[in-house]
Amino acid sequence: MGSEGVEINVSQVTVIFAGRAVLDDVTLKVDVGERLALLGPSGAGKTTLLRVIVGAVRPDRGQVAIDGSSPFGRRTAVTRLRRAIGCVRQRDDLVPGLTASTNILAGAAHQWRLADWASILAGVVPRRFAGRLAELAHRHEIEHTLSKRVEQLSGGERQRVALARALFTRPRLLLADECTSGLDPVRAAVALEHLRNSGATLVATTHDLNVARFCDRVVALREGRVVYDGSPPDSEEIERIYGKVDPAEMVI
Ligand SMILES: Nc1ncnc2c1ncn2[C@@H]1O[C@H](COP(=O)(O)OP(=O)(O)OP(=O)(O)O)[C@@H](O)[C@H]1O
Repeated sequence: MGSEGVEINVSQVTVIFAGRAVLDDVTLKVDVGERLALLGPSGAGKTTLLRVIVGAVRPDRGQVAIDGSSPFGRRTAVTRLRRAIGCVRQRDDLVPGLTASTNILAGAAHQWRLADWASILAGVVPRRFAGRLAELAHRHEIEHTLSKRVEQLSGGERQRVALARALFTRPRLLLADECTSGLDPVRAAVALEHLRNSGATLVATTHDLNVARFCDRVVALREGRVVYDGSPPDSEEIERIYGKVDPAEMVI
């Protein structure tokens, strides 16, 4: 089942860290339900741009709006906005000591009732969450992990658990930061397919051209600046932007 996406407007955003512009006058509009890849080499500013969108880094100049609301605005509006966002990070931030199922349910922590807390933390799944949990576990092939503590899982399993957590509440905006980096190519493709079909607006950072090509549109960053914005670029275009890329690697 899909959720309706959000519109994102990033306008002339500059972020300065230690005297250096990590994002430099970035303007970007993402349409409702659009699937966008943020492409660029390490250090280009991709994660910083995601952090600006989610309201974790305040730009030194420029504005951001999600469905017209600033992620730096009034607290109630920001809380509502954050609940509509699902994040999958480069290094998963699952909570050690808790099971995979508890970690996935944490994606809906704001829907936990006071009476749920102790039992969920002890590994019990409230009936109203059980259907969604089973659906995601089946889709991401992590049924066998649900009752294990997350530190007992492989990197790829952890990544899929993190993905299920991000999708649990059917977010309207998915921010995925190198979310396929721990996955083998087949599982990476499956994960991308799920992200793509969720109905949410998707912004996925990557330095992998194969991942970028899963998206409708690619915005390429170099040293904090937008250097390309359009349909997934072909090899000639990539060479023009970044120089030669080994076709076997497909990584910038
Ligand atoms: N909190 C911070 N303080 C100072 N510099 C920072 C901070 N966060 C990021 N940077 C710097 O900003 C630049 C952009 O970082 P960012 O993480 O956005 O790049 P990226 O394109 O996501 O790279 P990667 O693909 O390696 O994750 C880097 O040079 C990084 O060292």
